Amino acid sequence: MIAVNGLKKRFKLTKEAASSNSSRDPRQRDGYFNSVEEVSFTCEGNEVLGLLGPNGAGKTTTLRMLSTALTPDAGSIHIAGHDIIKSPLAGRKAIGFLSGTTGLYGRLTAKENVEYFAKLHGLKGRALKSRCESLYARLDMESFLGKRAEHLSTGMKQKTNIARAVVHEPDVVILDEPTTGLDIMTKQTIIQFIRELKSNKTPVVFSTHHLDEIALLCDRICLIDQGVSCFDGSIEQFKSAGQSEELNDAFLNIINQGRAHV
Ligand SMILES: Nc1ncnc2c1ncn2[C@@H]1O[C@H](COP(=O)(O)OP(=O)(O)OP(=O)(O)O)[C@@H](O)[C@H]1O
Repeated sequence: MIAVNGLKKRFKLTKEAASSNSSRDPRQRDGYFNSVEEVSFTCEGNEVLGLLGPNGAGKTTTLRMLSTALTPDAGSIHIAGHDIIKSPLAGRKAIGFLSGTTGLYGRLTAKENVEYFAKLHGLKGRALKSRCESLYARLDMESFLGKRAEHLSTGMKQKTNIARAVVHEPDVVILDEPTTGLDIMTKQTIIQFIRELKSNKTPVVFSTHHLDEIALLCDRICLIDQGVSCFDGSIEQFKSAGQSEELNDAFLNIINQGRAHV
């Protein structure tokens, strides 16, 4: 289970950025940019949660805090029984994280990249082989396993990155925009992979701008606007709060309702 409560994260701005009047974002105050002001949500073992929000809302910053890459200024994060702010190392073992900027070693093949990370997580011998082979099959990677990462297409790189992120069979999986820039077939493979994680009772949190993926995959939605989670609940509750059966309309209505109250 994932439970996130009252997260906050701000970044100190350079003098030039702080004194510039160009930002109309109310989160820029007193020399800081308050990227995440108040984010809370939960995701149970058999659930997939979609993290939604306009560009710059604070989704990546939130996911980076969940992955332990960033330390929150306030709030709590509990993942699979670990307080990951107090015990980031234990948390890291429990989390599989795909970031938008995850890099692969260009000179290693796709297979070598995945197996290198498997070894870092302590896998070896038959356990390593069978875990990796299962991932290669599920992510349809066999045709390019021997290619160097620097020569892989965007979709091949993304599949390799996902395999690398989950090779240690994490308790929870966190994916930052996993399908951005991918073709329909690669997207479908990744959607099917997320479904399999769900059927194995692994909670998944992923950020996206694609509401069709939310409709296909998610049990819950957390909608972040200007650093604040203005909705956290089921798809049905989302449609009801947004007064529309169309996810697009519900999205816009919830954002507008939230901004009208500020
Ligand atoms: N290190 C930083 N210093 C200053 N501002 C930052 C820093 N990191 C992020 N921000 C700002 O915080 C806000 C939230 O950024 P974030 O990347 O979390 O948004 P996002 O919801 O993931 O957006 P997108 O959908 O465009 O990927 C943005 O305005 C961004 O410019």
